[in-house]
Amino acid sequence: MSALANHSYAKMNGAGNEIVVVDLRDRPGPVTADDARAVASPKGVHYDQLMVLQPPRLQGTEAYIRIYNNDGSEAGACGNGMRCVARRIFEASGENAVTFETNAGLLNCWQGPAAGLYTVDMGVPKFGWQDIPLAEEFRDTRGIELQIGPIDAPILHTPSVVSMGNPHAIFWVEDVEAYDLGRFGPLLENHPIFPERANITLAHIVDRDHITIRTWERGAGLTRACGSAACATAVAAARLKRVNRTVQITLPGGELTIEWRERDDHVLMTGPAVFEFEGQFDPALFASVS
Ligand SMILES: N[C@@H](CCC[C@H](N)C(=O)O)C(=O)O
Repeated sequence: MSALANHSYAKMNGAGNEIVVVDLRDRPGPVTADDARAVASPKGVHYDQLMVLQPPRLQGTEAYIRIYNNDGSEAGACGNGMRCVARRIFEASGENAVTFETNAGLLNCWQGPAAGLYTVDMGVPKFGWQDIPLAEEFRDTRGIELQIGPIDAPILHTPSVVSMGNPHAIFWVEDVEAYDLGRFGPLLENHPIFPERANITLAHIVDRDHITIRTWERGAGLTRACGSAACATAVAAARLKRVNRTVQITLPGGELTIEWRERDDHVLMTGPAVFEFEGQFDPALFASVS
């Protein structure tokens, strides 16, 4: 029987990113890719990422968090999901800062500068081609040779690539709405240049303090917000010297503020975490996969 059967969950969203939070610290157990897919099935609850809290493995951390995409794959980082988890913890404990362990390392979260806002330290971005990873060497990852469409009139080309604990490709465009991301997203996510697939973002630089984005998420598809994509876009644009180190990112589902901190190169993401409803997983959901 799945560890999720009969367990309670919270449906939340982070700037529109659909998040389900399950706290298994009191009843730990493995969550399989099949379990994650069952939760996302039509009789379950729709989500982009499922955040599963397991008991802490390291002193000073609140939980070890496993992050699942709705296709059952695991992600190293999910900024919007981390804010949702932080909100749950703060409401239960009265604390205002917390450290979690994820597969991308330790993440610190704290109450943001205003009510309803939460900040996550997403760590240091990586730009090396092996770190992203790419299938072949590119010395300059500010813009790599990759395009789709006719060779002499590409539709999308020369993305910046970044790892924020997960792989991101950012295509710079004039209008993020002008492309069929539902069609190009899966082609690019699964392009052989990305051996671990990639999150695909269209980004328009409005001015030095503001960028608009849309993202096709690896393992989850079109999303109303992807926090790590917002971070990846902000640092990629700053590397190109096109924006300041603190920028506002407008996503289809809301707003995020990203600061690429000067003193240690850590990326700080601040945004909302919204509670929607609570529920309990019907064991029948997992019957066919147990
Ligand atoms: N929505 C997330 C990132 C999700 C992870 C992604 N789909 C992956 O597998 O890399 C965020 O808010 O950061």
